[in-house]
Amino acid sequence: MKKRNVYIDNIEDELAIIMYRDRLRIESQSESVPLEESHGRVTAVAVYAKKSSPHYNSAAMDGILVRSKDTEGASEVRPVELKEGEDFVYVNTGNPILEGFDSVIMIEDVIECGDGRVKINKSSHPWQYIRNIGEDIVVTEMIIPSNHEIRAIDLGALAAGGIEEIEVYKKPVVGIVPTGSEIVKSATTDIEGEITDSNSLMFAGLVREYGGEPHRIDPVRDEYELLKEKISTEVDRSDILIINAGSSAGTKDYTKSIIEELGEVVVHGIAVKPGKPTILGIIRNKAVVGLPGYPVSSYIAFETFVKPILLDYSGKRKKPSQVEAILSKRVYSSLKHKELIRVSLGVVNGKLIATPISGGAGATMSLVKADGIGIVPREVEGIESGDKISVQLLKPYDEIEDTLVSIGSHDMVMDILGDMMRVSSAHTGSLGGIISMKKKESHVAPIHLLDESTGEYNISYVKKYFPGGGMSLIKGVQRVQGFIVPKGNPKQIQSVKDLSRGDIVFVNRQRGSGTRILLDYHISREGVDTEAIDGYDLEYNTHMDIAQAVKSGNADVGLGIASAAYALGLDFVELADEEYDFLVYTDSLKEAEIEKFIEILRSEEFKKRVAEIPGYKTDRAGEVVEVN
Ligand SMILES: Nc1nc2c(c(=O)[nH]1)N[C@H]1C(S)=C(S)[C@@H](COP(=O)(O)OP(=O)(O)OC[C@H]3O[C@@H](n4cnc5c(N)ncnc54)[C@H](O)[C@@H]3O)O[C@H]1N2
Ligand code: MOO
Repeated sequence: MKKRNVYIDNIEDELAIIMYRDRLRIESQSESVPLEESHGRVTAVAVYAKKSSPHYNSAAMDGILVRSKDTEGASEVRPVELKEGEDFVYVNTGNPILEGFDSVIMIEDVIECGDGRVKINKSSHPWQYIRNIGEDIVVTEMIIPSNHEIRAIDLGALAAGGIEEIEVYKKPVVGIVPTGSEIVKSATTDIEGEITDSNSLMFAGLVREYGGEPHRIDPVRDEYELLKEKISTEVDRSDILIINAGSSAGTKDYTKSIIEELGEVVVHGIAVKPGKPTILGIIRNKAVVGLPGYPVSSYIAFETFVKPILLDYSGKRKKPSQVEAILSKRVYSSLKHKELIRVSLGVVNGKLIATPISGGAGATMSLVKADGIGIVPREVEGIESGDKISVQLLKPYDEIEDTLVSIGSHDMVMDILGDMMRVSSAHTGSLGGIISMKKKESHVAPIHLLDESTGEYNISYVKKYFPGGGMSLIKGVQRVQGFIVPKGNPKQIQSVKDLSRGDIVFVNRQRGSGTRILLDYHISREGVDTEAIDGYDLEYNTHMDIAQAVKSGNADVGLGIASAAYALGLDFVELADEEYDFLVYTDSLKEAEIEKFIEILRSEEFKKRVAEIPGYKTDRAGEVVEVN
């Protein structure tokens, strides 16, 4: 067979999928399954009733079955007396209507006289309280159309309509071949260089969700012939085959060559990030898709390329809801490709706010946290904060509406709060938080800003940025900042004065960071000359970077939070408490999410959980201070 490989380096995803489907020409097949097993499957043909429901005339109420003409003229003053067995029989709801009778009287309207006689004081009309044959379903009537996903409610009607077997689309078998010598099945491995095959499990879940049958095999080592043999075998057992990783340009990236050798590559290289190196191939008329290895890339590429093909087979419809949101933080992107970003969402003042979630293509947690996927089109170089972005929802909208939007400085307590209520939190630093509050794009802004002239936290900044007033601070936690030193504090560092002693190498935080401002405040208060501090100009960006520098012996000391020191088995000397508070509009304090937030901050559970992290105080958590 002549191979027709189209190698296109940077093709639009929409075009790629059209070309691919066109080449595949999938013809979904159907099978007959017992009704009990059909829930969630999609009908291949319309289903018509095989019997009527009810299939006999039946009583619609508990009472007595009568001949309506016998009751003619009955009234309060002239009740009609009826004899059991001759003029009436007792019936329960659903009982058949006996020959000769034509009306049911509810038991509540029947006056029992004893000795098998009853009185009624209201006439009954023909077919009163009788369900006719076919009242619900008439034989030959269509119960559900073709291409319809069978719901629980449908199952009931189908059973009532006499259906035992149903013709549905076959579930496509989706083979999953994880590749890479470093990839192992074990979830508990702690061996350096081994990576747990987490992607396959995610793929299997997605395959089931979209109506397929996953078939996973153990990870295959990066050996060309071995991989080729596995792929060849698995293609025959599958309708669609996924080969994971080995899609890019590494020396062991064999996927493309193997697909080419066994079949053809239709597309390699798509103008979408993540997911750029996806390979769309065909072997023996089967779809064979090479998905990139990074978890986020593989998820996005699965959704973009495998899902539509899978749905072609299973007949399911799974279109995500698309909404427009306001972006809370600028995103950059290249004109070379469309960019799909993970966002968290929340509604503030009736506006849907999308906040980009940071993390590279390897960050599975960013997907777990995401409420949606934002689309940055190819023709733009990014989207400005405050501009609109299209978002595909990953969660129901009502869940998103209940979310507290918090934009500002990050702290570990945000994770605790995020576990106790729905919080969408973006980390933009304290000043970023203030800006988002000014634009009314967040419910609260966590801030910790030290006023270097007074040593007081937050208040003066709120007054400065909101001269019109109307602002309050919800007290959060006090965070102890101090010196991160090696175990045992060998150089006996106790105060900022020690930093200029001459025998000490210091590491600093970047200018603008809260920790740096705190250090400079103490340095100037103590009158220490920064020129005399060895390492004052050496800047790191995070608390953990500082701790790492001390741990590795590159520095004797740095300023940071206690938990960073303890995380690396280092010691900690307290310097000062920072006030980490939540800025809020005073008139929004009665909003449901904010009331709940305050309640949580005040709760014993919150305080207990914070107490488990070293270096925090929660004495004033949840207290509301009106600023101006
Ligand atoms: N020189 C270039 N390098 C890379 C390019 C490129 O264009 N030129 N593209 C980059 C992009 S974008 C992506 S995405 C990745 C795709 O890599 P591969 O598909 O070749 O995958 P590997 O390199 O084998 O693995 C990457 C990474 O993925 C993780 N992984 C792999 N399999 C699994 C699994 N089953 N479960 C969980 N995680 C898995 C693993 O951490 C690997 O380290 O290539 C870039 N490079
Ligand atoms: O395309 Mo890769 O999938 O950007 O991360």
